[in-house]
Amino acid sequence: MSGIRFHDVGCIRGGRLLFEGLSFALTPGEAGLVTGPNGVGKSSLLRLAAGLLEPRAGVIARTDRVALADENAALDREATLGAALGFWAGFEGGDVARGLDAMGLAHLAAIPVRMLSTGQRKRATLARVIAGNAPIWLLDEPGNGLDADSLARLETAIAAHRAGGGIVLAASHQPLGMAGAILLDIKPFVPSAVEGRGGEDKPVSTTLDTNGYFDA
Ligand SMILES: Nc1ncnc2c1ncn2[C@@H]1O[C@H](COP(=O)(O)OP(=O)(O)OP(=O)(O)O)[C@@H](O)[C@H]1O
Repeated sequence: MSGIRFHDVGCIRGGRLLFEGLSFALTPGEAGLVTGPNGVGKSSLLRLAAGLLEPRAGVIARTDRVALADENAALDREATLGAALGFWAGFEGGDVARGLDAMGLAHLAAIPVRMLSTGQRKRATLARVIAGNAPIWLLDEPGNGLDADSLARLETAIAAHRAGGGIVLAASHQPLGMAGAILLDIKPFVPSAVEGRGGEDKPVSTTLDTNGYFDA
């Protein structure tokens, strides 16, 4: 299978079981939307997908390169925006202008990254992913801090990426237009509450609702 696949994946962070038995697959052109309350493990899921965390159990298979956009811009603050994006595009065989244009940042290319506003920095982070050539985009709360125009630009870029055979896995609290996306809704679940026991220092596990791609 081309793309990314989670099979029976479990994740523990800080000694807490966040989720287990998570299975889904995204093939070229597909998208997944991760939802759930604060702290349930959405960012952790994306970091697993990026290979930055090891799963507690299960298998994560990727056949393509990934690019992660999270709260870390991963852009040189002292460089101009154009140069900072060029660093990534340079070794990924990407296209800085594509990223700048997609997120409406061309007029800021000569501005140092440290001078960008919060929303502009978020757009720059997304431009880094768009400018690169990674087939799999991992977007953690990509709409945070974006105005309506920037959100529309992001949705257009996602659609174009998918139309070209790209894959998008995004975690978002706010609505994000991704037609036909697989829903990965992570729900916290406390076993002791269900079993009538309480007070034990037990790991909190999680149930996951998906639209057919979760088989645990
Ligand atoms: N580096 C870490 N070490 C230990 N525990 C961590 C670490 N990072 C996150 N956690 C814990 O893992 C749990 C899940 O965090 P995560 O950031 O994945 O949640 P989230 O669903 O993305 O939350 P939010 O909606 O607030 O962004 C939280 O309880 C958090 O405290």
